Amino acid sequence: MADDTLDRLEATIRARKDAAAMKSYTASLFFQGRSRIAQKLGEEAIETVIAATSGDDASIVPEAADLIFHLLVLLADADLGLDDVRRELERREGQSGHDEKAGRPLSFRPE
Ligand SMILES: N=c1c2ncn([C@@H]3O[C@H](COP(=O)(O)OP(=O)(O)OP(=O)(O)O)[C@@H](O)[C@H]3O)c2ncn1[C@@H]1O[C@H](COP(=O)(O)O)[C@@H](O)[C@H]1O
Repeated sequence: MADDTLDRLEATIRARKDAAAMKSYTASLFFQGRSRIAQKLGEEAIETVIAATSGDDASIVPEAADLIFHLLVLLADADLGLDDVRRELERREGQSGHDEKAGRPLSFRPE
């Protein structure tokens, strides 16, 4: 744990769950609750989409950082984290993303 930027950010976000909301944006998000966190995640996703289609590829990076930050807040609010996502991605590793039989992209969701 805490061996790269994302792990350190996740640790900071988790620590903010118990912090006073006044001085911390992250703590204020936890205080406002799941709906507000999900709303912010949606806004950042839309801002990333806008950046992706704006013709200015450099603007994608700061929007992607905002998006990932808010995704980590959502995961932490649900007592989940990067390790849970890593496990899910590892489960998918080596599988084709295409369903030959159905002739369409595969759903990786467990049955
Ligand atoms: N990585 C981030 C990070 N990325 C984005 N943001 C905040 O996410 C918000 C993005 O929302 P918007 O772009 O909509 O800006 P806004 O209009 O100010 O937001 P709202 O008023 O709509 O809530 C901004 O307030 C950014 O400051 C972040 N806030 C914090 N972090 C990290 O979290 C750590 C802890 O931060 P605090 O919780 O503030 O101590 C920081 O040291 C950083 O490492």
